[in-house]
Amino acid sequence: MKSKIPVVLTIAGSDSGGGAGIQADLRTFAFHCVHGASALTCVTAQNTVAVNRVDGLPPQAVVAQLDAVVDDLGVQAVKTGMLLNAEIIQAVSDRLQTLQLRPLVVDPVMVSRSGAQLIDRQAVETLQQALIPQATVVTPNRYEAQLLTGVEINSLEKMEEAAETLKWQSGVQAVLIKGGGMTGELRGVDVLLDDQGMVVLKTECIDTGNTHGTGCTLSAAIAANLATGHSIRDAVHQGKNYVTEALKWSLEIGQGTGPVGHFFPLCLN
Ligand SMILES: Nc1ncnc2c1ncn2[C@@H]1O[C@H](COP(=O)(O)OP(=O)(O)OP(=O)(O)O)[C@@H](O)[C@H]1O
Ligand SMILES: Cc1ncc(CO)c(N)n1
Repeated sequence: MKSKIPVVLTIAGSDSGGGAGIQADLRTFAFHCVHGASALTCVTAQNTVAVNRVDGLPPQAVVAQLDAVVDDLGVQAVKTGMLLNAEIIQAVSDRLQTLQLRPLVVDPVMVSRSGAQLIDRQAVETLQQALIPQATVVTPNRYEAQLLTGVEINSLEKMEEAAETLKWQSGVQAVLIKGGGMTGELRGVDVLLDDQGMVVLKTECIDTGNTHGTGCTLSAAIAANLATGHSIRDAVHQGKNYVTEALKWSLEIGQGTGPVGHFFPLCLN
């Protein structure tokens, strides 16, 4: 039997521990019954405790992977994750612009949920100027939204202000500010601003320390939902519900922050 399913491309880094990055994206795509293709930007030596080393690929190698996938398979949606440096960000942005690959979900991986900056100033500027304006949805976490807008985010109102600022300053179609790094009642509360206005996304807050890969998983799920024809609002709502379920079934592996469980209904024992 032949089957025709959408192809979704992730442009992101490898996480040797398997919890985030390309590995989380491909599992999320598989769960959503779309075919996952990948363009690797860097290789991290990482586990649930730390990132010990990062080796970037030449920008041309990243673009060559993208071209190979687009030329043959065709692509119904794209997501970007860890792009590492200004050169890779510029090369990927130029290619996406030329090919007009849409819908495009940009997870601006810049600051970890604990607040540590992962890429340098020039890379942040390139993301702002070249990539984010092309996005269908951009999905910063609390600290990334702060860095991109200058708004100090410590309340729901500030999340909304940052979403407005980012949408109008970049021209991006929709902004999703993620609240996994918020505290108290706002932990796990996200804010979406699209062309229809602002909406607060609230699911139950899951009491777990195993949250590695939530951001990658959410943006990959949104891209998969867009590829299968959902509206932006629906794709984000369903993506948020998926992450919540995956958090409920997160995995007790490793000594640190374990990963979410992408195939929760299949792995009960
Ligand atoms: N404890 C929790 N309960 C419910 N939802 C959560 C929880 N922690 C994170 N989330 C949700 O997970 C999604 C990812 O948000 P988060 O702020 O963790 O992103 P991130 O910092 O980019 O993730 P990552 O740790 O992968 O870098 C959001 O929808 C957020 O609300
Ligand atoms: C490769 C990679 N991408 C993204 C993240 C953010 O979770 C990570 N820890 N590692």
